[in-house]
Amino acid sequence: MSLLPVAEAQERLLSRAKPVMAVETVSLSEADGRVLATDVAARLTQPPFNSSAMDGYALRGEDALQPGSELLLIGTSSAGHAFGGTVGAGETVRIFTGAPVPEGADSVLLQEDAEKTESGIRTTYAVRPGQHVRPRGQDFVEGAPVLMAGTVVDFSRLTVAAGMNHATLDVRCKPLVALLATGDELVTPGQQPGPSQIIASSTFGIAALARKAGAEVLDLGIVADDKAAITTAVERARKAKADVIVTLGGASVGDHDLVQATLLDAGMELDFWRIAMRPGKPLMVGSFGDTHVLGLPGNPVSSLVCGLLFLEPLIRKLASLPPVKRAAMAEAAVSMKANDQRQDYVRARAVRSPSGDLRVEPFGKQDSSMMKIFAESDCLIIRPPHAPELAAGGACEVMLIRPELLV
Ligand SMILES: Nc1nc2c(c(=O)[nH]1)N[C@H]1C(S)=C(S)[C@@H](COP(=O)(O)OP(=O)(O)OC[C@H]3O[C@@H](n4cnc5c(N)ncnc54)[C@H](O)[C@@H]3O)O[C@H]1N2
Ligand code: MOO
Repeated sequence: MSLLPVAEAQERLLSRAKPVMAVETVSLSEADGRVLATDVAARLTQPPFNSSAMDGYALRGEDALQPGSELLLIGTSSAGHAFGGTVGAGETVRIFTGAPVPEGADSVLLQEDAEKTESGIRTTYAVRPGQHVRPRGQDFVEGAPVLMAGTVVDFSRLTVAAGMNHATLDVRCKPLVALLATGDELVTPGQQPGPSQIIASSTFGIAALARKAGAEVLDLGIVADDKAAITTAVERARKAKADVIVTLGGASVGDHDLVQATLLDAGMELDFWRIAMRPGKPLMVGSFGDTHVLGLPGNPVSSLVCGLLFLEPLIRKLASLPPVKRAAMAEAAVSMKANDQRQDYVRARAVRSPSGDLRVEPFGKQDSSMMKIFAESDCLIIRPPHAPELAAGGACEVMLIRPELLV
């Protein structure tokens, strides 16, 4: 079987992905990062009354066009306690920020621009009629749609949603990703591994990546290299209506690599298997109807690189979220040898120079089992198939592992 180019594999996977349309109602405290399922209209008008933007004196602007105007103080309006009367000619009301501007008044004089007199105040500054008054409905008006369906809720959108008097929001359900790690050798972290056992580590990285991308994760734990055990786990995933089933390990060609054969027996339709990439060659993609299946290779770095290239974009599309921008151009700190037919994702450190250029330096060892080097890496240098030797200082494309730290 020939190896599929990475871009074609990504395109084939994503072209089949349909956004999850189911809706759930969540409280505001759970809504950050979620995608609105419906337009959200204001349930009230804000501000609900003409309100003062400053601490000072409410008055008729025409009464104080010139400094030195004398006004009679007739009452107070503070936030939560309106003045019930009307401000007449030559009168003023003490007012505080956020308080309703009383009937009759149309302007607010800053308290710094007033001197107290026996009966009220004398202005020390010319008033511009209408100044420091926030008109009713300046922010939003009851019934008007303010946030549109498809908007990703964040801190500012949460604030306006709360301000519009919504205690809950209707959002798209998160795609459900069921995760199972296969391998007789695997034990969970915290256990004492036997002589031929290792810790199932990549489960945690893939689960974190999936959650950060916007998915709910159903961790089905460790499954033995056994067809019946794998079948049972996959049945659990399908019963839970997983949108994506992710298997870890057992994707290659060894006698114990049973994942693909087991899934095919269970009715999976195979889309493709084996990609022209390093690491991650044995990646398998298939489906049970609308349920996507991603068979990730067992080597931790291979599974995480495949997670960044395939799982994250798939989840983002299913969740109606924009793709994460990881692509950047950089300068290679050292020369890199010519590449073979597999697109290489080379673990590297990246440093942003004061002028803004990104300088990347590959690690000497690139074994796909080495978690520590991957954890120390800031980016993957992308070496396209058959790329010629790259001289030190040459331009290369990179994929940022933590784009938010290298902006
Ligand atoms: N004859 C060939 N052998 C291999 C090929 C090939 O084309 N021909 N491909 C190699 C490549 S590339 C990779 S990558 C690996 C991936 O193989 P599998 O997906 O079958 O992975 P396993 O054999 O199950 O495991 C590989 C390695 O990773 C460890 N592992 C497995 N699961 C986990 C986990 N959840 N957390 C941490 N580590 C895990 C496992 O113990 C093995 O050491 O195949 C090559 N072989
Ligand atoms: O491609 Mo495997 O993923 O080299 O380690």
